[in-house]
Amino acid sequence: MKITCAQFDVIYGNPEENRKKALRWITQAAEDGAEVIVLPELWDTAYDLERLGEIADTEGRNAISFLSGLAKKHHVHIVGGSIAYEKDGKVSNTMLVFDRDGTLNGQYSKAHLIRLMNEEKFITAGSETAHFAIDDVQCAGLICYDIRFPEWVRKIVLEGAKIVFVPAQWPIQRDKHWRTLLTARAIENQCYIVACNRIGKDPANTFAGQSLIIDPWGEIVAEAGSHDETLLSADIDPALSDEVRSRIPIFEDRRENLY
Ligand SMILES: O=C(O)CCC(=O)C(=O)O
Repeated sequence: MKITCAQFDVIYGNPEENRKKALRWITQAAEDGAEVIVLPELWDTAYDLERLGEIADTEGRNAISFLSGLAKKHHVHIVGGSIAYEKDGKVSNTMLVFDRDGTLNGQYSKAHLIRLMNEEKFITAGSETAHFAIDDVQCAGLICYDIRFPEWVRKIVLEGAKIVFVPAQWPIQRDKHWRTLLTARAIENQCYIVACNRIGKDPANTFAGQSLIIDPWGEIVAEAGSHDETLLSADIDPALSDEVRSRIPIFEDRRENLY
């Protein structure tokens, strides 16, 4: 399964221009043979939180028609990073996932909002895990700050996820945390982690890039730099998760009664 992360700079508060950027990267990735294409967190609005009332996507209609059309056109799965999704006056930070025929087959709203970036003042948290299948492999989504909550990641893995997608807008000043937490989540859950970060700056932060694809043994199989827009790809074998789980059977050795 060839997975490609589109690591790009996101223009602050400009969904229309960002759709043009996403179009270029998705088209390029599809032409290069990607089967699954992953976008960064809030790739439509960036962290322009104060203007979300104006620029958030009502019921995700713009993103749905845009991403669904591209998934169908190129016959690829799209894990649509996340968008600012408005419904009934509330905005969530929401991942939309599309099948090769353009069907919306997964939706996840970020459960842990980052106080450090005032996210909880403007965004409503989700409370549900979300699973979707990619060619019969069970997958799940997390968004950025969610990776600091190992209980939440363990829950989605216990529910069956073997590939966990993590779109992000992770700042450079905590890039060590980014790499360490993602690697730990892969090792402790014996799953693939596919993490797509943005590069560039907004008025408050410079972002780390360093998108990563990590296998269930904790090996980094592909990594991007911090400064360039790029497509980061790896061919992954979802069966490796079962192999690692049978070699070190942590799910059989867990002592659930203790914790
Ligand atoms: O946890 C962090 O240090 C960064 C998280 C973040 O940037 C986000 O959730 O958007």
